[in-house]
Amino acid sequence: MLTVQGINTYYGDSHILRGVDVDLPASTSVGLLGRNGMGKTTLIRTLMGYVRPASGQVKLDGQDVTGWVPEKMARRGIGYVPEGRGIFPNLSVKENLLMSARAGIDGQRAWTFDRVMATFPRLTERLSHGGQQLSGGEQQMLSIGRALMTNPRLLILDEATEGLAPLIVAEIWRVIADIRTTGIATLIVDRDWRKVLGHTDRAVVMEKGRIVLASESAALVAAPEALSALLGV
Ligand SMILES: Nc1ncnc2c1ncn2[C@@H]1O[C@H](COP(=O)(O)OP(=O)(O)OP(=O)(O)O)[C@@H](O)[C@H]1O
Repeated sequence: MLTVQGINTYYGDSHILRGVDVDLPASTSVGLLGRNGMGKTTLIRTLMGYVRPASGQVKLDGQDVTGWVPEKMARRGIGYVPEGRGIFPNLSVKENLLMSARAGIDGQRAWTFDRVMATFPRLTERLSHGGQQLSGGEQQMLSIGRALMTNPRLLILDEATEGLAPLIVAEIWRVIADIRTTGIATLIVDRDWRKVLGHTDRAVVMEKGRIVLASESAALVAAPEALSALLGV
């Protein structure tokens, strides 16, 4: 579905991504691992179109979409939950959700307002609250809920559990597991590499802007030594 080929991305003179290839097939969960500053968020920002690569291609269903603006990627079914959340603080929970509602690219509306409510019961008690009145965990749920309302075929989650209380973190992983069973592909960045491996089919590891390890997640669980060395854990 979405592939990245030979991507080189710079911030000014800093060469951040160095020839990155990644394949994100339909209905497949991929974990993106690596220590801080290795380029994970830059890779996501490049494939979403927030940053234009100096060279290489982003392809969606075989079509070259390099340089497409993020809104266009979203319309083609790529849902993105950015690090730091990205909700509208001045709109209510309900408004945040309803303004994102859209059919998927094949016209399906599997994720409705009611289904998001059923997935995140906590949000039902907060419907008229403004985004800025929510706890960090509620904001994260709203952010994921907004992405689901677009009926994406790929959901990108960048540090979705960062800074949240353990109970909320557990709830978010439960929702990620649910989403996976519905056939939505996921790309997951999270510091808890064990959880990432437990919730993905494949994992890729970045070091200094390169993919240095790519494997089935189960194989990395069974033999984590190479991964531990790269992550410094
Ligand atoms: N807007 C920017 N301008 C300049 N350099 C940047 C910018 N954003 C990130 N960088 C640098 O690019 C490199 C890769 O950062 P990136 O955020 O992609 O890493 P990451 O693997 O997602 O790490 P983290 O978990 O810390 O977010 C880092 O060295 C970072 O300092």
